[in-house]
Amino acid sequence: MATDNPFVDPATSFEEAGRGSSFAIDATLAVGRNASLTLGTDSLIVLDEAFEKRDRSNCCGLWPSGTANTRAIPFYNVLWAELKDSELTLSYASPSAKSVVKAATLKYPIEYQMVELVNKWILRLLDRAYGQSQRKKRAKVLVNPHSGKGSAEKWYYRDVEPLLKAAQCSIDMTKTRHSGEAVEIAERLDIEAYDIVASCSGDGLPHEVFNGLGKRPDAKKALSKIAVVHIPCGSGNAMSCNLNGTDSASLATLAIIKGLPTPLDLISITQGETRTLSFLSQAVGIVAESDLATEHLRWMGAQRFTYGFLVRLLGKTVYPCDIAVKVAIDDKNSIVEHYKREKTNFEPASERRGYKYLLDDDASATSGNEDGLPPLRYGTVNDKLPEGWELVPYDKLGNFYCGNMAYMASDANFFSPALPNDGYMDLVCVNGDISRLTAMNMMFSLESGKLYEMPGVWYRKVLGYRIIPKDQEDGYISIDGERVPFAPFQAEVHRGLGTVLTKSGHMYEAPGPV
Ligand SMILES: Nc1ncnc2c1ncn2[C@@H]1O[C@H](COP(=O)(O)OP(=O)(O)OP(=O)(O)O)[C@@H](O)[C@H]1O
Repeated sequence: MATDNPFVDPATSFEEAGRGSSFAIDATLAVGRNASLTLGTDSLIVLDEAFEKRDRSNCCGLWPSGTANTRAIPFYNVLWAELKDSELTLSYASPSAKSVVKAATLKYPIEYQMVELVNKWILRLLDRAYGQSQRKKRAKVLVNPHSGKGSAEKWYYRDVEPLLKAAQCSIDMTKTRHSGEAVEIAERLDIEAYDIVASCSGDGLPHEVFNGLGKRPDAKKALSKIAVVHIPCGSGNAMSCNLNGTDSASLATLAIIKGLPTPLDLISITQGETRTLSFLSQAVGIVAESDLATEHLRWMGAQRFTYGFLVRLLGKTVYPCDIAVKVAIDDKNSIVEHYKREKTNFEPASERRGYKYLLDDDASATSGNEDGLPPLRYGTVNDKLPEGWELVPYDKLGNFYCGNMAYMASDANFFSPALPNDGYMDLVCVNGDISRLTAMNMMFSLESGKLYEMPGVWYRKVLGYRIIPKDQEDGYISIDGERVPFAPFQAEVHRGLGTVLTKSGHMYEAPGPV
C-alpha cells in the first residue's frame, strides 16, 4: 500500500502486517498489550503507545517517526537485541542532534510461551542489522588525549564507548602517553585477540598503527587481519571522512560497528635508510608547507591551512624538484572510466590484494611466502633509478601531492577519483607560476571534488615515483600530515596490503568524479 509518509516502511506497512501474510506474521512480534515490533525492509518499526506519552517532542524532529506512537529505526542503527530474564532489550543508536547519535534502549516483557518465537525473531533482526558485517567486534582502542584541542578522552567516554558497549563489542582501551607509543602497541599486539584497532585521534595515530603492524615479522598477516579504523577526535580527520563518511565521533563509531573489511592500498616510502608506510598522502610544496609551517597558527583551527595556502598562492611560490614517475593511467577520461568500473565491482576482499595482472615488474605478486612487508619492486631511493624511469626537472613546481584517499579534510575532496584498493596512488602536480585566478578557482573546486578536471591540474594514477627537491636549503615534506626530513624520497604502492572498514566494502564515502 502506498503511503505519503516517508518514515513508514513502504514494504511492510502496519496494515499489511495486520492483514496476515505469513511474512508479516513472522516479521511482527506483539510485545505486551500495546506494542508491536515489525521487521520492515530497511527499518525496525516499533509501534508502542507509550511513545505518545513519553516523548511527544520526537527529539526535535530528528527521529524518523511515522506517527506519534510509531518509530522506524533503520536497521543500520540497530546495535543489539537480546532476551534475558523474560525481557527483550533492543539497543540502537538514536539521533540526538544533527550529527550525533547516542545509545538508547527499548525494553519489553516477554511471556514464557513466546521465548522461542522471540529468539528466532532476534536472529532475523540481527541478520538485517549487521548483514555481512562482523558482530561483537573485539576492539583495541587508542585514545590520544592531546589530539586536536584535547577533547579526545571526553569524546571517547561520551560518544564512543557507550555505542561500542551497546553493540556488545569488547573493548581494551589505552591512552597514549607519548608520540610513537601506538607504533609499539601495534607491533606487540596479539592479533588473534582483536579484530580492529580504533584510534580516537587525528590521522597521526592510524599512521602509527599501520607502521607498527608493518614492523612485525608477520606484517602481511597482521595488516590483513586487523582492520585499522579511525574515530575522529583530532584536527586532521581525513581518514574518518573517507571511510566513515563523517567527522563526528559518534557517527564514525556507528559506521565502524557496521563496517565491512576492505583492503587498503599502502605505500612504502624510502628516505635515507628508513622505510615507512603511508596510508593517506605525501606532499611536497604548497600543501605541505601550508599545513606544517603554520603550526604557530593553531588558534585559527582549520582556517590556518587555508590562510597558509593563500599566503603562498599570492606569492606564487615554486618548489623546484626532479621527479621520476611510474605512470599507470595518465589521461583524465580513462581515470574516470577506471573509477566507474570499480563502482560496480563487488568482488570479495580476497581478490583485492596483490597484483594479479601486473606481472612485468611486480615482485610483490610473487611474495606469497614472505611473512613481512612485500619486497620493494622499484628498490629504494638509494638504488639506481628503476628501468624505464626518467628524472624530469620540474623547475616551476608549486604543488606535488600524492593521495591514497579522496578527502584530505572534511571540505577538501582533493582526489575524488581515488579508490581504496585499485593498486594505484593518485598524483596531482600543479605549477607554482599559474595565475592567481586559476589557483583560486582550483581551490574553490575542492569542495565539489572537481579539482582533477581543472585545466592546469596534472592528474595521474601512478605505481611509484622518486622526488628530489633542489635549489632549496630547507623545506617541508609531509607524509600522512606528519613532517619528515627535507630529503629525496621514493614511493611505491602495495595493492590491498592494509585493511580498514568501510560502509560499502569497496569505495570511499567521498562523491567520486562521476
Ligand atoms: N600523549 C601524547 N602526547 C604527545 N603526543 C602524542 C601523545 N599520544 C600520541 N601523540 C602523538 O600525536 C601525534 C598527532 O596525533 P593525532 O593522530 O591525534 O593527530 P592530530 O591531533 O590531528 O594532530 P594534529 O593536531 O597535529 O593534526 C601523533 O603522531 C602521536 O604520535
